[in-house]
Amino acid sequence: MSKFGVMVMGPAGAGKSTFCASLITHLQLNRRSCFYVNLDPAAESFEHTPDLDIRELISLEDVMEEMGLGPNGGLIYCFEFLMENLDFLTEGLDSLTEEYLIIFDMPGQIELYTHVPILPALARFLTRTGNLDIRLCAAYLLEATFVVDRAKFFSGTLSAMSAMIMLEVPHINILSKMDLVKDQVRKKDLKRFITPDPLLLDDDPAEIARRKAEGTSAEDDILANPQDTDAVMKGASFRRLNRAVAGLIENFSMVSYLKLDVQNEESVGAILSYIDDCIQYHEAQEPKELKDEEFDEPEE
Ligand SMILES: Nc1nc2c(ncn2[C@@H]2O[C@H](COP(=O)(O)OP(=O)(O)OP(=O)(O)O)[C@@H](O)[C@H]2O)c(=O)[nH]1
Ligand SMILES: [Mg+2]
Repeated sequence: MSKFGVMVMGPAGAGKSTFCASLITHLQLNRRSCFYVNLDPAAESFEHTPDLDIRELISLEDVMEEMGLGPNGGLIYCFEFLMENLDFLTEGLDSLTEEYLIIFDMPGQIELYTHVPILPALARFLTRTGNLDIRLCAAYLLEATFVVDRAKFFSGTLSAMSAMIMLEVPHINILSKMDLVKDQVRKKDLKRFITPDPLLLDDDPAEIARRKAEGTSAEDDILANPQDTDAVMKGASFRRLNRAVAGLIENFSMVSYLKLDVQNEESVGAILSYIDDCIQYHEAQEPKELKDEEFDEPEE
């Protein structure tokens, strides 16, 4: 019997826990079973009480106090401790049937998704090496408001790609906090980012023409306006690096984004359908027998 799960990941404050909460509310409204696992040892409060909580095993506060570690080192220690005590997960999840969607709420430290090999080991345990046999999908959240800024967009896309390559499980990327992108100009701009356009990294032809007419260079633009992060990516010295990064994203052509507005039931439902498809949730469900009372005709 397979189990089904989604691991909600992404940088600090991207809206992971908020998304988990609205996903749980949506599942409950649609009479689906879910099981909420908090894997953030520093989490403080939740809209829905977790069914399994890493803080019952180890809390970041205790680790920082007893081991003299800072918040990031402490988090890595907590995950290493979890990996040595995987029974905690096996015992907590073993009895779940294929009806359940297991939602893992992950911490936001970017180290976890880029180079520390703990998450790949955890994903392997959940999907293959343990007895749990969870069909797992990763949902990587990035804030839509950040993404409209090109430099942040490419760094976010690279971090999403790094998580995707490391984890080796089906992966969806989500732009969260869409409600904050109200401005029409930014909304229009956002379209180019949903399916990343590598040309975004190249200089705008109009800008090149303007600089030619003015006899200035991209570096002059940066010096004149150091706050403009778009310009930081455009200096001649960056051009080869930019092209290489754009080529990398294009060659993988695997990063595209779904839009999430947690206030909007339909938007949450649409993302759930993607998750269901990724893990083939519906294919595994047994036809359900309706309970007797559901057969009863309503009384006239
Ligand atoms: N406007 C708006 N705010 C949001 C949305 N999602 C989350 N937030 C706010 O963003 C902040 C961070 O949200 P969380 O859900 O705690 O983010 P997180 O990714 O779980 O954060 P960490 O676990 O600390 O990494 C909170 O103040 C939320 O209220 C959204 O869709 N729209
Ligand atoms: Mg959180």
